[in-house]
Amino acid sequence: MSTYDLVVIGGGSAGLTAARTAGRFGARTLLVERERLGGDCLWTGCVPSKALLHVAGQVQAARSAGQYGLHPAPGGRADLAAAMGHVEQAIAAIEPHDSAESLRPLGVEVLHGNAVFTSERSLRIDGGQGSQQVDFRYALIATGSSPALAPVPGLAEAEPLTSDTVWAETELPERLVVLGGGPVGCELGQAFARLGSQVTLVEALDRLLPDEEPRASRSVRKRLESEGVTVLTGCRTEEVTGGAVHGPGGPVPYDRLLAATGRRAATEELGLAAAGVEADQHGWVRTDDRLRTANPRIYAAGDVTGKSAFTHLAGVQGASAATDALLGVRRRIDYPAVPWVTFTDPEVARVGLLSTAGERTLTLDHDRSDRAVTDGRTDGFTTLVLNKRGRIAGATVVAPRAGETVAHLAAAVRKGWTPSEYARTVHPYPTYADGPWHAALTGVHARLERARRVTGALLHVRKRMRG
Ligand SMILES: Cc1cc2nc3c(=O)[nH]c(=O)nc-3n(C[C@H](O)[C@H](O)[C@H](O)COP(=O)(O)OP(=O)(O)OC[C@H]3O[C@@H](n4cnc5c(N)ncnc54)[C@H](O)[C@@H]3O)c2cc1C
Ligand SMILES: NC(=O)c1ccc[n+]([C@@H]2O[C@H](COP(=O)([O-])OP(=O)(O)OC[C@H]3O[C@@H](n4cnc5c(N)ncnc54)[C@H](O)[C@@H]3O)[C@@H](O)[C@H]2O)c1
Repeated sequence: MSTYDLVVIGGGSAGLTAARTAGRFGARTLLVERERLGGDCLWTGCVPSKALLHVAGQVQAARSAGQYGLHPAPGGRADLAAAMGHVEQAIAAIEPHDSAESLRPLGVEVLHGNAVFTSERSLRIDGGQGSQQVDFRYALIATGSSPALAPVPGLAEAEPLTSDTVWAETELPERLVVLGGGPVGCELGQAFARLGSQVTLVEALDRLLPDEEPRASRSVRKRLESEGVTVLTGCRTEEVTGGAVHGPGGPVPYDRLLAATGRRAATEELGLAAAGVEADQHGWVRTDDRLRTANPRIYAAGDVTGKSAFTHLAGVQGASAATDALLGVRRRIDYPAVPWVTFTDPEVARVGLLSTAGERTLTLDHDRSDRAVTDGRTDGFTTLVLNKRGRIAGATVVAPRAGETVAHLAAAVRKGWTPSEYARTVHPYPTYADGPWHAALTGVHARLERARRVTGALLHVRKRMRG
């Protein structure tokens, strides 16, 4: 049995990118996956949720066609089985890109089975064809995370749906209660409401999307409520019993219950102790700034580190860890410049600091965005957050397709551009992407205002010289 240069455990976003990177280097690489290549993102996360949100958006648009004279405007409830058909098609179209066949040309071997460390340089793979021992020079833990049920009496016994299981549903529930107003709860809550369920969204803290700008939370809440969602905030669920969720404000009965109360690391039964790898009290693998665990031969990337909860960051971490291990080349990840998006309508896109952490902000309300006006979507806003040195250190965009807009802002945060440096790039009109441009230009205009004496003097001199 020869030794692999790199063994990657877990074939999700982090593991697949790490394996591809190692394969491109010409390293002898093995990827071990116990379920399906593609991981959470492909099967139960990003892809199905965005596909369902797309269908729900189409249904919602059709419902509002009456206001433009299309009579009778469609009403009623959508067919969940048909909606899930679109979800399945999206998964099926993307799945080949994550398959073992796609890795073969890069020289990556794939083994199906459950990996367990047996020492600091070896692991055992328990699969359909028995057990197999494997030695490695380096290993990468990329085992991800899974839904965590809040410790609420009766919740586990109620067998709620989670983001792992909801995709098998084919009957639209009449009354759906969603526990948790984070990204999963808000995205899926809005999708089911648009399809025709009566949705109640229950959040323990005092606002939805508590990690985002308070104004973003208010915008999303307003939109959800205008679409018929009942939003209960400051409502920590105390018990689930008798087909109802109990907490402050009385029982909320449901036909189906969806728990979206966070994630836990997939590190149980991985044999971390045998490998000298440490995890914190919640199970997240401890890593240094190079993603090395307590055993410097073993790296970790993606959700399992507790430092990433996004596919794009999981991939970047996977590539970075593989490069560090195999080539000894450090690829620093600029965490404060990593953007993310909650794909509700309106989308909430964010990078870097919140306004509460910044020195100064530049905000464009979207009643001043011509694209928002033409779309009838002036409920959004763009806020740029400046640090002490007047450089863009954060931004939030709330709008349809805000996720497309935030990419250029991520470049601004990474490069530490001032608003006038940002404004030098001409943005196309009319787009939501010109929102940050106009917000930056308000900063430029304010500077011009302050320099009015200088510009006035220059104007005067030029007039005298040239007539
Ligand atoms: C509903 C939902 C929507 C989301 N939407 C977005 C989004 O729009 N954008 C975004 O950026 N992120 C989104 N995310 C988050 C994103 O899905 C995750 O951050 C990402 O998939 C994590 O990738 P990973 O490689 O770390 O882990 P995973 O994708 O979970 O992969 C881990 C893999 O390891 C395997 N594994 C575990 N243990 C073992 C073992 N012992 N042996 C062998 N294999 C093992 C698992 O089977 C799994 O395939 C969403 C998540 C959810 C739940
Ligand atoms: N678009 C995206 O990029 C995207 C989409 C979905 C999920 N994700 C990622 O997946 C991860 C999981 O998302 P999530 O929304 O499940 O988790 P989360 O931790 O972000 O949100 C869970 C919410 O549940 C609430 N909660 C906890 N216990 C409760 C109780 N007993 N009663 C009522 N509310 C309770 C919490 O206060 C919190 O707001 C996140 O890290 C997220 O970033 C990303």
